[in-house]
Order: sequence, then C-alpha cells, then structure tokens
Amino acid sequence: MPGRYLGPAVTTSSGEGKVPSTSISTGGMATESVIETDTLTKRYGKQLAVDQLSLTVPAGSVFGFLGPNGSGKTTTIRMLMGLIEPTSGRARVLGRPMPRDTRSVLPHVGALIEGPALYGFLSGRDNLLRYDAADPTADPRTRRARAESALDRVGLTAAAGKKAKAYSLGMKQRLGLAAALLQPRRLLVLDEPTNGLDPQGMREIRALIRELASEGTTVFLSSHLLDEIEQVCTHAAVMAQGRLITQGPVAELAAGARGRLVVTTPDTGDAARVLKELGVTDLVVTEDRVTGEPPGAETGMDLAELNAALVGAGVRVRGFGVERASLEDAFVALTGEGFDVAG
Ligand SMILES: Nc1ncnc2c1ncn2[C@@H]1O[C@H](COP(=O)(O)OP(=O)(O)OP(=O)(O)O)[C@@H](O)[C@H]1O
Repeated sequence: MPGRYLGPAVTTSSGEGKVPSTSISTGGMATESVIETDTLTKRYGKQLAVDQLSLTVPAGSVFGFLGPNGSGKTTTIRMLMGLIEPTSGRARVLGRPMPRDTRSVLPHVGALIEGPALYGFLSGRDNLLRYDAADPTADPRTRRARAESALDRVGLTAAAGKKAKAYSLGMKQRLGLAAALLQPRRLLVLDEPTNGLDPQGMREIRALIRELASEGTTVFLSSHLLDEIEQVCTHAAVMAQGRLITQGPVAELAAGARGRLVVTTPDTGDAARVLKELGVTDLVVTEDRVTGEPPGAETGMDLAELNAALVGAGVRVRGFGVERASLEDAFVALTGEGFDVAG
C-alpha cells in the first residue's frame, strides 16, 4: 500500500488559516496532554472501527498504541491527524480541536504513517529537499543544511546520494523519519515504525525514538509488538476491536499482572499448605511445582519469609522465585486472549 508522509506537505500550500506558532502553547505553557480524545468514534457502515475512545497522551511520553491488526489504531491516527472526520466524539492534539485546527497543528507534528511516500528515481537527499520545499514555512536558504542535518540524524549521510528505490525497507523508513524531522517537532506520530524491518533496523529506529524522546519530543507510536512497547515506551494504551482496554505507564500496566510465585519441590502438598497459611492465593499444584499469587505488599510478607517458612516446615525447596510479569501477561489478563502477531 502506498504510504504517506504527513508533514508540512499536507498542511497547506497557501499558509491560509495558519495561526502563529506562538498561539500553540510551548515551554512553560505546555499543554499537559499532547493528545486527548473523548469518546472518539469512527464507524464505517456497520463496522465500528473505533468505539468511544478516550485517550490521554502526556507531554514528554513515548506512548505506545498497542493492539492486534484491525483493532483501530490506524483509524485513530487518521482522525488525530485530521485526515478523516470522526463519526462522533472529540479529539485534541497539542491542545487544539481536530480536524478543525489541522492547519495550525500539523506544522508542529511530524508523522510517518504506513511508510513514507518516496520518489524512487530521486536520491534520498533529493527526496528530503522536495519535502522541505513543499513546506511553505521552510526558508529555502537553509534547506540544504536542514536536509543534511536530518540525514545525519537518521544515519543516512553516506547513502544520501543513492536513489531511494535502491534503499532497503529500513533505509526508506529512516528517510521517512528524516522527513518528519526536518523541522523541530513537539509531537511525532509513527504508525508501526518498525514494521517489516530486520532486527538491526528495528534496533536503529528504536534507538532514534529514545533519543528524540530524551530531547523532549513526545512520541506516539502504534505497534502490534508487545516487546517493542516494553522496550521503548513510557506509557501505553491497549486496543482490542476498536475499544480501549487500558492505558497508563508501562511499568504500572505490567505490574497490574503480578508475576506468579513458583516453588519447585517434591513435597507439593506440604508446600501448598504452608503457602496458603501465609496468604498465597490461587494455588495450582502440579507434579513437582506449586504456583500461586504472592501476598500483596500490604501484608508485609516478603518472599524471603515465604522461603524460610517453607524450609522451616521441612519442605525440600529445589527452586523458588517469581516469574516476571510482562505487558503480555497484563494483556492476556485483561482480554483473556493472546496476541495475534501475524502481519
Ligand atoms: N476505509 C475503511 N472502510 C471500511 N472499513 C475500514 C476502513 N478502514 C478501516 N476499516 C476497518 O476498521 C477496523 C479497524 O481498522 P484499522 O486499520 O484502524 O486497524 P489497525 O489496528 O490499524 O490495524 P492494522 O495494523 O491492520 O492497520 C478494521 O476492521 C478495518 O477493516
């Protein structure tokens, strides 16, 4: 599918309707949430693509928008960028209503949606120069310097003279990011930025995202890869079938599904009895293992005490630990289903 790059090129060629950038709050006046939606809904005929979505993306976060294919991520991003009208509900980006204020908002937003649209017969550098030239606010005198700096940013300086059609998928993706970075942005919106990349390409894009975030750019990225979200995001929202399942700091989402206590022992009956007395719940006994939910922090019971109690009761403990809870555990716990990672 041909991708599209959304930057100055899709804002306006006339500059009409543009408001001075100072009217979008910056610095000390920064809006606390960079993206905010309220019961945002999009219906295609009978198909509810996005269903009453209320999302809050805090300023300065790397926000992962997670969900299996078809869960409504791209439709949401299209509404946020003012490309399609919601059926109902509201969306604000950088404090402004969308799509009403698309023209004044988009110059502050770098977006990479479904891969960049590139001219294959032009070099990477010339593609960037074209993008820059399409931005009515970009000073032509500093165009080259901007392009070089963006190429450097994404590690494409050495390949800048090559025709874009000779670029690997990862290089094309990086060139798309370079286009989004021609101007300083307050928000980057990236739709599946590592889709189709090899592991090395994925690492490079993730490193770049972290770097941009460390400079204060809020990054909103969609992904169907749980481990990607865990690796780069500070916050996440989980979508399934057009609905928001949960949102919040990644650490809290993962902590919501606490790891299970796992005791390996030949004395499973005694172990289960002792653990139950000490407040471990949801006990499951298999041949040589007892697992359960460890007591909460409020009980004051720590793992060392559990272990000591088992040993004190004569249980032969061969293994003792807590399986790490992941965002995947949280997702499964919330939806009762696994993650379809195909595609
Ligand atoms: N233009 C459209 N017309 C009709 N149905 C659509 C349209 N765009 C999306 N849909 C449907 O809306 C639902 C959500 O699609 P959407 O592309 O937003 O999901 P997604 O989470 O981004 O998935 P993917 O990663 O596959 O793009 C899907 O069932 C899709 O078939």
